[in-house]
Amino acid sequence: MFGFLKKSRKPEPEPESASPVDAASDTPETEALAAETRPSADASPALVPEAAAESQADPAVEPQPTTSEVQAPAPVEAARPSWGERLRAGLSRTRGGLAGLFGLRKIDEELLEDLETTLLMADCGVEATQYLTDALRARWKRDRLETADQLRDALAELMADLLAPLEAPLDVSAHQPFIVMIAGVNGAGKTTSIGKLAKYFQAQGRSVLLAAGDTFRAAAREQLETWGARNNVTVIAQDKGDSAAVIFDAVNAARARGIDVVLADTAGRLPTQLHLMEEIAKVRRVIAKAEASAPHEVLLVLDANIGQNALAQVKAFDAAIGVSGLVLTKLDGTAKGGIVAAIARQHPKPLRFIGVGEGIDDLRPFAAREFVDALFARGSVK
Ligand SMILES: Nc1nc2c(ncn2[C@@H]2O[C@H](COP(=O)(O)OP(=O)(O)OP(=O)(O)O)[C@@H](O)[C@H]2O)c(=O)[nH]1
Repeated sequence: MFGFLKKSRKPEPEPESASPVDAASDTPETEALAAETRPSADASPALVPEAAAESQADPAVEPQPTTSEVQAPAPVEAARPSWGERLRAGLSRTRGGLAGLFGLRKIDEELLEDLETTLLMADCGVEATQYLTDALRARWKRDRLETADQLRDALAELMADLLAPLEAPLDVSAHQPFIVMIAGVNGAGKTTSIGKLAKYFQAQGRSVLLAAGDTFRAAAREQLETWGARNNVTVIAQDKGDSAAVIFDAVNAARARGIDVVLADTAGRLPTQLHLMEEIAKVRRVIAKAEASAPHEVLLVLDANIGQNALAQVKAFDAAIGVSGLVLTKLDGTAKGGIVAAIARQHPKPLRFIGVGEGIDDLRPFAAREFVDALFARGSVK
C-alpha cells in the first residue's frame, strides 16, 4: 500500500538533443550571483533588443542570452469526469484503510486503536493522529456514540475542522502583475502545476505570463513551452540564461504588457543541497529587485507520495524563501493523503491547490469540507 512511488509520464517526451547546461558557467550558484549584480532593465516588451543594449552598455558584462517567446493555438479538451468524481477517485487509496474499519461494528478501544493505526498508515503523522483519536474518544463518551458509522461521521467532522485553516484560496487581485514564484524538489510537479494554474487563472479572465526559470533541467523549458502552448500564453525563456535573469525579464515584460499573473518556474532542488537552497534565496531577492513588493506568493509544490517528508520540505523551503502557500500534487494514486492533516497540525500553511492527476484541469483550490467528503466518500459528489 505504501510502495506507490510511480513517476508519471511527462506531457511531452524529452528532446533527444537536450543536454545539461554548461557546468562551468551555469551552476545555479554562479547564475544567481551573476543575476544579483545584473543592472536593472527598463520595462519593455522588446526583450531581445533590451538584452543586446545591456551588453553594449557594459563591455565587461557577458552578452545576455537571447530571450524567446512562444505562443501557440488554443487546446482542445475532451469530456471528463467532474472534479468531485476525480477527487473522490484520487483519494481512494488513502480512503482504502478507513473504509474497512467502520460499518455496524461497535465502538470500543480496539476500534480506536485500529483507527489510530490506519491514520498513521495514511501519513497523518503522530501529532494529528493523537489529536484526532483523543478528540474522537471524547466525542464517543460525550455524544454517547454507538456504531462505528457514527464514529466515522464524528471523525470526518473533526478532520474538516482540523483542515479548515488550510483553506485559503490564492487571491491575485492585490497586485498587477501578481508574481508567483514556484519552488520544490525535483519532480514534485512544479512545471505541470504551472501549466494547470495558467489555465485556472485564464478561466478567471486574467492574463498570464510564464517564466521558464528552471534553467537547470534541459527539458524543463520545452515542457513549460508546451504547457504555455496548451494555454495559449506567452512563455519568457532564454537560450542560455540563469533562473534569476529569466524571471527578472519576465517581471519587466509582464509590467510593460499589463499582464495580471506571472508564474515563475524554478529548478527542482533538495533541501539538503544547501548551495541550491542559497541559490533559490537569491532568485527571490532578484525578483524583489525587479518589483519591490514581489514575489507576492511563494508556492512550494509537494508530491503527496513523499508523505511525512513533506513536513521537512516545508520547514527547509520556508527558512530559505519564506513559503506563503502550498500545492499538493499527485494525491491520486497515493495512500498518503493524510499528510494534509499532518501539515495542518505541524506546519500550517495555506494549501492553495491540490492535484489529482496529470490533466490540465486536475488542479483546484483546496476546500477542506470537499476534501473530507471525498476522503470519506460521503456527501453528493459534484
Ligand atoms: N498523477 C499525477 N501526476 C502528476 C501530478 N502533478 C504532476 N504530475 C506528474 O509528475 C511528473 C513530474 O512533474 P513536473 O511538472 O515535471 O515536475 P517538476 O517539479 O517540474 O520537475 P523538475 O523540473 O525535475 O524539478 C510529470 O510526469 C507530471 O505529469 C498529479 O497531480 N497527479
